[in-house]
Amino acid sequence: MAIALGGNQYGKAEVRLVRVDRDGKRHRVTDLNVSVALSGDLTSTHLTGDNSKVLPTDTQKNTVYAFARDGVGEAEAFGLRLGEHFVRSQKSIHGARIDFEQYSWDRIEDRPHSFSRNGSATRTATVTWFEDGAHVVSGLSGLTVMNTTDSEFWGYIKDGYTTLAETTDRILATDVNARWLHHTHPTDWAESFEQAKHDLLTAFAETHSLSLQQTLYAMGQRVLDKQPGIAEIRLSMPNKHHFLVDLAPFGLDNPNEVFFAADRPYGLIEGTVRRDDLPEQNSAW
Ligand SMILES: O=c1[nH]c(=O)c2[nH]c(=O)[nH]c2[nH]1
Repeated sequence: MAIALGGNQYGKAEVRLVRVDRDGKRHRVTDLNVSVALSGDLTSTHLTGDNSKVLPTDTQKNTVYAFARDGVGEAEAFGLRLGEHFVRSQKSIHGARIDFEQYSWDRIEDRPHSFSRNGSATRTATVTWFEDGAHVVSGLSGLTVMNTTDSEFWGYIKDGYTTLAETTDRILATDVNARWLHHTHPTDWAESFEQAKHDLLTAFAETHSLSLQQTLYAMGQRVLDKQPGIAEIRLSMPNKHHFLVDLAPFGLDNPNEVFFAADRPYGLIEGTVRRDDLPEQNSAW
């Protein structure tokens, strides 16, 4: 029985690219998941391990980031630029398929550098009855937000294992997971929820952040300030790291524009903000 190599392609899948366009103070964000698949004269690597016709997937990833330095624009146009490059620059590559998933971000109330990811949040509620009364906990999960500036992180402990560089300008992005306990019941639950969501969003946008911990506290404080009937709020917020891509090996600078959006590991920042003139609530909720 004769055995032969059939159809094949290879490439870097799911290159998470965030590009921030900083024309003046009003930023724009392009958030893409880019997958490259190349095909062509690739028999030798499969049959003998001769890699002389293989453009490494690592190079493909770097190409995506380097091309983003000149701007991304629409995914279709970016894909045409990339595809033409791979096919025209490499003799062994005869085809390039570039797939895009694009995440859309809405401005938080027309602010210049604060965004929330379209349709990301789920509203939650938990009601518990005890013999001495009911507990109502409202909340939301997965409210994805990003500030493209006004975030710093420095002055932290450095020990023998620290490599993180201090920064005075980074992207701050998180999924807000929040639950808040009502000690009096609002007349309109929906209105109370919308108010809390608004307060979380605007406090996130308005806080010049020195740490996600500080932002978390400011968000919780804002919700309690605006609704006296809320006793306590618990927040759990992953720090969705966006790493500036080093484009220097390709002769390019990167003035805070092209980022790798890592999905894991992530910092997980959690905390409770409470009224200290009320009895401590049981921790069951
Ligand atoms: O806002 C932050 N808080 C941290 O505790 C932390 N740790 C880290 O590595 N980056 C950050 N960022």
